[in-house]
Amino acid sequence: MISANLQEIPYVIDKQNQRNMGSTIAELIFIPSPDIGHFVSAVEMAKLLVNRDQRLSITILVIRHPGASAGPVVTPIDRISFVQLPQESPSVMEPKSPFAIFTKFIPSHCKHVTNVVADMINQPRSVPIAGFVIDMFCACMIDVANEFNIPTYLFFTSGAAALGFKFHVQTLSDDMNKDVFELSTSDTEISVPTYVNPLPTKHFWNLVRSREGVEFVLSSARKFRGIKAIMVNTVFELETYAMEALSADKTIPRVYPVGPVLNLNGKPFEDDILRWLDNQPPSSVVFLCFGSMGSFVESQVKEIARGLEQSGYRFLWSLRRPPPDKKPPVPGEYEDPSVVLPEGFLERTREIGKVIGWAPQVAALAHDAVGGFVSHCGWNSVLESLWFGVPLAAWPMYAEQQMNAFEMVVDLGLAVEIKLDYKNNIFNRKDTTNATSNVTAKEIENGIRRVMEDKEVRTKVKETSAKSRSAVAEGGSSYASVSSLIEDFIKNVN
Ligand SMILES: O=c1ccn([C@@H]2O[C@H](COP(=O)(O)OP(=O)(O)O[C@H]3O[C@H](CO)[C@@H](O)[C@H](O)[C@H]3O)[C@@H](O)[C@H]2O)c(=O)[nH]1
Repeated sequence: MISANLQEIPYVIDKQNQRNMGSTIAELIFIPSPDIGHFVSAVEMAKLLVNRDQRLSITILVIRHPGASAGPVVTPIDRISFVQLPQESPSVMEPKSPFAIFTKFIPSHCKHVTNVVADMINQPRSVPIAGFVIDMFCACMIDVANEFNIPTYLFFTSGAAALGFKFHVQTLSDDMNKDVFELSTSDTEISVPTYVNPLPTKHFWNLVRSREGVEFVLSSARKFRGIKAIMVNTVFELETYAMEALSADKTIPRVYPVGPVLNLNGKPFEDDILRWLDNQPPSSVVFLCFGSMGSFVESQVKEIARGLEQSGYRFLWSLRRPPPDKKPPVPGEYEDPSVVLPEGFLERTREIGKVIGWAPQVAALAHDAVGGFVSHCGWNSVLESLWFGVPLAAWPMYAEQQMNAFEMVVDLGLAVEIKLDYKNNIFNRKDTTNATSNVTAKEIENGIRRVMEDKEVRTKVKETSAKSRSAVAEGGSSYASVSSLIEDFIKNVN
């Protein structure tokens, strides 16, 4: 099995920092957060920019994840260099809180960013810095950019609707005097400008389900209102409603939809998985995969297995081992998955199913045999699924995934539901549905049948796939948006 975790992000730090600078006239400093779903997306965005315009070069500042034993592995890319920031000790996160990585660990890197940028500026023949491009969890870096009079851009790795939620939460608190924490723990629904339908509070981003998390969201959103612009990994034609709501609010910086920004190369495909998929009929396999951090307790694993067997569908299942208690929430691989599966499951399903560890997700979604995708609705997974025209069955777990699932199922009709309000919060066990409220085999079976059989959703997803591809092609909406964004960068140094 291919194993993948945070220290194996597929890039290599360019130690020599050697780059062909060519005719570069503007440098961008990217600061992604150290999570694969954010980091990979930011690197792909950086590649997109330098490939589109010879005048740009980019330095990506790498914050090593506190749970990683080594830095990410990255391959050098022309006009992009990677600078690994000195590693801060995870002890800066004491006393332990689920949000300490955002509120303590990432901010503890600000001083290193200041040093690197000061060094860059002092180099003879240095290229003028046109902007900081920061991740949603790196709002603290805006102060560093301001010290150097450098404009800040946010690269938002989730969708436009979720971005609007963050701003709306701040409006509720600051302008309407609402207690967002109380709201998030009440059982009601509210109208959020970037969602077509009222959003049930039980689907709120898990960040706002604690007072500390609410404070973090509020302070980030306040800072984001004052930055130069926001790049969102979305397609205007996919999230038209949300994009229009964002542009209608003049207190929000200009928003550039630049997606889908995807890493379509991924890791090499394992031969036996490919061979197995090659031998399955077109659109016959349901693929199950729950992102970089997704794993389930044993009782839930057994329900999934029963649901799969009852559905009778062929399946490719990425099954990962939950992390031990008190360890960073990074799942591992089972030596022998049969220890958590119902007795005889692997033998009974040998002809129709395959249980794997870390999945070659992009290659699986690209394969003809895959006809449906049971997903946690991490935004990259949503965009990848839509790119390949594979309908989703939404089974969100934590972060903003319940909101993504709600948008896909209820607002856009691009997915079916497995369970929209399921919670399995790896960062905060208190915010987790307990074992007695596992999603049942019957619910899973029903979701699988719907995702494999619902013709209406399938047709809409195929149309969205075509729209995603046109958006990034020359003349498309995202292509045009990236052109304007580049002009915006260049103006900063002219
Ligand atoms: O077995 C696996 C699991 C994941 N992936 C890839 O890893 C990425 C996972 O990204 P995503 O689907 O966005 O999930 P997370 O890793 O959970 O992403 C985090 O970051 C996202 C972007 O901000 C948020 O939407 C999520 O809620 C948050 O958990 C995707 O490109 C997948 O193709 C694999 O290739 N194989």
